[in-house]
Amino acid sequence: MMPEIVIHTENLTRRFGDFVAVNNISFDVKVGEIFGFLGANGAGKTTAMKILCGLLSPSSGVATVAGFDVYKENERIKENIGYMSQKFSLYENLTVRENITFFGGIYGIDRKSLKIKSEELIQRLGLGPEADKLVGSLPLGWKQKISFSVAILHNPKVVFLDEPTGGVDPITRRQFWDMIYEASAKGITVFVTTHYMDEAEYCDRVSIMVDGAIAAIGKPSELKQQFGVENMDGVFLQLARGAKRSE
Ligand SMILES: Nc1ncnc2c1ncn2[C@@H]1O[C@H](COP(=O)(O)OP(=O)(O)OP(=O)(O)O)[C@@H](O)[C@H]1O
Repeated sequence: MMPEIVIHTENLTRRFGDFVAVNNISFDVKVGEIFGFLGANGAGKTTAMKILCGLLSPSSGVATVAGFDVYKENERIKENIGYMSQKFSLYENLTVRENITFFGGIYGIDRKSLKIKSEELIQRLGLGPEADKLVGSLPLGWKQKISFSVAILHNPKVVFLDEPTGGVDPITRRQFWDMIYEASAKGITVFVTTHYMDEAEYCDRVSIMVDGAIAAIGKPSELKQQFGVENMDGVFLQLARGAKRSE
């Protein structure tokens, strides 16, 4: 049986005036896959991700997420995804419990299940003693773990993570990735952008965008072999060196 495709794009393009931010990208992501979406600043990752989240229309090409068309069914897409970004995260001036309740409500979880899920999550993360503390008082690594857990509380088909672990050390990143693996094992597809090459190594597959196009795509092991280098840093540097856009 063919593995089920959760994200499908074909010649997906987005222009801003004459400028082509996303240029003819085509790829598929399978159920439960951890897909790394890499590229230098300005490569077009955020633009592509906005399209896949149903927030921005493409100029041309095809894209479906969880079986829904980004042109016509973007509201259905929003119901089936989770989203986490380092930049828009939890409310610092609400407690852990209040944040979980707030975001769970936004994702449409009913009040009764939300109460149960919220307590389960607090226990699972070992946050009992911190549950009624303000999020602002917690270390960054904890905020990221809570933020991720909240983004998948409604059991979405896909979770989009935009540089989820910025600013924390490799050990804390590794712990975060253990949570990603758990989500993926439950069948949640993970679409993640990162600038950290240790994280690129943790992905099942990665694509690397250069100047709006996908310059390489494959398993980390395949890409390292293809470029004749020891690590993903080497792959990334070879491709990024040729980039015209930079910021
Ligand atoms: N609304 C817009 N109007 C005009 N140009 C835009 C718009 N949004 C993005 N761009 C341009 O498209 C290009 C790609 O931007 P995008 O934010 O997608 O890159 P990125 O790979 O996500 O980079 P970063 O990692 O810095 O966020 C950039 O040159 C940017 O200036």
